[in-house]
Amino acid sequence: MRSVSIFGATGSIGDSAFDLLTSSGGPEAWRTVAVTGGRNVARLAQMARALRAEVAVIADESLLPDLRAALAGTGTEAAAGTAAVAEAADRPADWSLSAIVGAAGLAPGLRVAQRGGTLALANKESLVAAGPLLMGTAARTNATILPVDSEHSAVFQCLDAGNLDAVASVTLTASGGAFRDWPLERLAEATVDQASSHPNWAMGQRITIDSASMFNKALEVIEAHEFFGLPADRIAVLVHPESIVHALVTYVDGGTLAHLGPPDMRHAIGHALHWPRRRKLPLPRLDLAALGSLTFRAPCETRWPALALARQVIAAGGAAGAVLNAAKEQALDDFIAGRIRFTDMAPAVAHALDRAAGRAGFSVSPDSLEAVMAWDAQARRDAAAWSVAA
Ligand SMILES: NC(=O)C1=CN([C@@H]2O[C@H](COP(=O)(O)OP(=O)(O)OC[C@H]3O[C@@H](n4cnc5c(N)ncnc54)[C@H](OP(=O)(O)O)[C@@H]3O)[C@@H](O)[C@H]2O)C=CC1
Ligand SMILES: CC(=O)[C@@H](O)[C@H](O)COP(=O)(O)O
Ligand SMILES: [Mn+2]
Repeated sequence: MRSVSIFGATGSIGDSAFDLLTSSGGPEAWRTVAVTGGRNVARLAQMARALRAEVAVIADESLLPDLRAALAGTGTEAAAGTAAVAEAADRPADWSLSAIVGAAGLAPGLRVAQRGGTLALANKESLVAAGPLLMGTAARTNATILPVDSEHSAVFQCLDAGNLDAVASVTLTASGGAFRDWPLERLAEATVDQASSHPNWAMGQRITIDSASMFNKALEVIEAHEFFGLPADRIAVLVHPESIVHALVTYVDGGTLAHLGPPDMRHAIGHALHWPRRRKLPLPRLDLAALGSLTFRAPCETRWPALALARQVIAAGGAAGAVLNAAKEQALDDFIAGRIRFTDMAPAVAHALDRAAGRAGFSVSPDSLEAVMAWDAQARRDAAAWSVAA
């Protein structure tokens, strides 16, 4: 029986993973080692019960009594705190899903890589903030990292194994998010509610707003650079409003392979869960005749300044990814809290990058979790200061 752990089990990706596990035998077919959540005790306990998890960890320490009460009599151990989340990653599991949102996902993912495990990576922020550290650790320990982000899973599925040299470029598609067709002059008035509605995907609020600002695609360009080792000029972005084609790989001979599927993350998670085999998954199938047509257009960098920031970060290297990721998280917090406008997020991030570029050590890639988090903390302060001044 294969063993699994889910970090960020109570979120949208966690829900999809839970659905895949329960619909393919549940605890009779899978041994669940750890499930973790941030604050949602009720959902975490429900999942732990259904999967008969060995341990359930809630990141918010103050919720430990509630979790203990919810798990009483189940045999599942309860733990709490960010250190406990990371420690749960040390417990051997055949497959670990990294689905915490934000930089908080880096610590457990890194611990899985340090013990040479298999890490199914939805948490793109890990690669943006600490790509060389995470990939370097995995190379040293022989850990396997499998992409779960839909575009990167799509590229992975289009690649001939070991034939990366023959790849001319990869293209990540972007839905364009909630404001794809809004007049540019209205963007400054966009509300949090409006930004929190994705045209095609059901996802957590933060990534949904990042899709509207195109920061999600900016993170994904950096993620592709770190994961596949491709230079920025071989990673393209293409707006595709229907979210049916998830990525394309163009080879040096001019042939292009595309990956298509309904916008349902259970496909990418299921692919990583069963890799290197392919298993029948109980998912909706594509009906291209019913869809009729698929459309594409070039992204407008005026509407989506985040895309240029991603290229700036790849060119800078060093700590730039950690800075962009953290500044973006702070700017998003500030937008959600009503402290800045939707269109202020990119300038806040650009400001944090400018400040960081003047600091000693910026060109050096952080080589430890502590070093990443030091850049992260400073970038949050810089972005917050910009917001206060704005
Ligand atoms: N949703 C999607 O379809 C896709 C998501 N991704 C990526 O997957 C990751 C998860 O996204 P999504 O599922 O949408 O996000 P959600 O907001 O739905 O879920 C986030 C998860 O992280 C937990 N969490 C939040 N903060 C912390 C913290 N500080 N410490 C520990 N756990 C925490 C939440 O716990 P709780 O809710 O209990 O507070 C929840 O389990 C992100 O990195 C995202 O970019 C990538 C591709 C597609
Ligand atoms: C499902 C997934 O992978 C998301 O990252 C998705 O790509 C978001 O859609 P956008 O294309 O709007 O960013
Ligand atoms: Mn994606």
